[in-house]
Amino acid sequence: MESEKHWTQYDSALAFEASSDWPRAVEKWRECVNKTLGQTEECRAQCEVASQYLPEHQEVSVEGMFEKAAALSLSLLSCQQSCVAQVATRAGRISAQEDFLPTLLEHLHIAQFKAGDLRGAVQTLRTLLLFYPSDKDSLSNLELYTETLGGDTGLQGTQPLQDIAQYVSRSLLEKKLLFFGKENLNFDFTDPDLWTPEEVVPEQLRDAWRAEKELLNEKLKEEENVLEMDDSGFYAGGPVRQVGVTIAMDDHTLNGTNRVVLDGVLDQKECDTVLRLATAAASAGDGYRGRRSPHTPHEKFEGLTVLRAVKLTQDGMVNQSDAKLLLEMGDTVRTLLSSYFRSPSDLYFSYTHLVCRSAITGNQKGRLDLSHPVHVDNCLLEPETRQCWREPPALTHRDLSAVLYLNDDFEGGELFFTDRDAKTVTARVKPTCGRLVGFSSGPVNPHGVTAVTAGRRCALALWFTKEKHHRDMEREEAEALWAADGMTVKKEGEVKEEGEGGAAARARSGRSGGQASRSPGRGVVTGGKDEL
Ligand SMILES: O=C(O)CCC(=O)C(=O)O
Ligand SMILES: [Fe+2]
Repeated sequence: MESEKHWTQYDSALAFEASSDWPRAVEKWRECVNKTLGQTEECRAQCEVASQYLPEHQEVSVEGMFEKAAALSLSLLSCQQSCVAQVATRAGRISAQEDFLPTLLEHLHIAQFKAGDLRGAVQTLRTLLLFYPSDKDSLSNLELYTETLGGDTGLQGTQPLQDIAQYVSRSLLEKKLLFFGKENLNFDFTDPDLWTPEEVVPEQLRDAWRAEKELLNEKLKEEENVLEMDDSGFYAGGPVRQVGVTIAMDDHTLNGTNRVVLDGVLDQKECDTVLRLATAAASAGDGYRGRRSPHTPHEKFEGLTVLRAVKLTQDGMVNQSDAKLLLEMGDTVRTLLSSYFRSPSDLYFSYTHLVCRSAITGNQKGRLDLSHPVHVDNCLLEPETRQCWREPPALTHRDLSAVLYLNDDFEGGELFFTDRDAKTVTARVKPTCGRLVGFSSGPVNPHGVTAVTAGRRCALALWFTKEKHHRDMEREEAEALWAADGMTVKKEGEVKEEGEGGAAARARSGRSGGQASRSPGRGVVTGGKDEL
């Protein structure tokens, strides 16, 4: 049981990290580091005990004595080196967690930084640099930490953790001896570490050593991919029952997890109606709560919320049936995605937003920026560490994202998914009328939009949450206003509004009950707004 202590610390450190409880995460990572070191020492001591019982040979020559002595000490060292892997292997598992101690230090310095313990973070990072002295990410992090600390001269003297410094130099010495034995005495040795510098390996053994290391690195990557598993509870591949709607791309063709592209969700007439709404709203003034969100100075950004659309109908600026279509499209999207992603629980609207991005003419040459930088919808992506922090200002309650495209008469404006590094593009989607992209809002789905260099790109963006208390109050307010106006939102199966008979209406006919069938007359609710 005792030997499992560091895994207990490891798991609780991860849990504190996930809930952004940084001080406690620091405490647990530190304990985990110490326990890991303690376990390693214990394991090494066992090697010494075991080596005393090596079978004795009878009469040997002096030459043979040397060889025997060398073989004995090399076996002892090899056993001690293998403790790295032993300590990094969970009970019941076959393989070790590669690069274990450096990984712990990586977690620790990030937690220390997040908890505001910059001095601690610098010390841990310096310790990590003992393993990987020229690692670019660590060096730039060190720069960031020291800059953040300003002119704190005391920092210069921050030393790496003493016991780990000793651990590293002892390990290097042992590796040198073991590699010597491998080269000259035919001694079998497999290096358990990824951080071993090339200089330690005799030239003749380097090629084989590199190949071995490559294999270990691949394994590490595989482990990272396992981390890319989505814990959202969604499971892509459920049925799409609406007539006329087809699956254009799935997880496989989109090269990821819980992503889908559906075509035929709207027909041209419906797209035109919503585009008209966008134009009317834009000409009625600033689109989005008096706020523009210019991700880039080369584009104009206009938005319209469902509530604002309903309010505009009251002022006579917008057709009632057009505003209603906006509300109902949301229902269609929810039905489609809830079924396709086999949602384990009810999905509530978290936010609905009609967004148009227009290229500013004469200002497009040589643009290198994006219309929407790479991000994850429900956490803060940190590409350097490949982590995604589920904490404000990220809208952490968002579970499922959807973008329903309305037009294609513009240049650029492709949606793309990336790896967690925010650089490696894994899939691209070209917007077109009636195309719906759905994906789980978490770290498996970083995405961005390429620059819109000509024309206006409009899309209806929607987010859904599994948490009822995070449902969109604006949407409820819109429905209440509608009801107060005598324009109750129709129930399933009711007569169609004139001018509305396209794909959305067809799609809705497959739906049973839901948001649109709530009774009118409830009070107007405000507050609890979501946002972009
Ligand atoms: O418009 C798109 O294609 C994506 C927009 C997006 O990612 C967002 O608003 O979070
Ligand atoms: Fe997004």
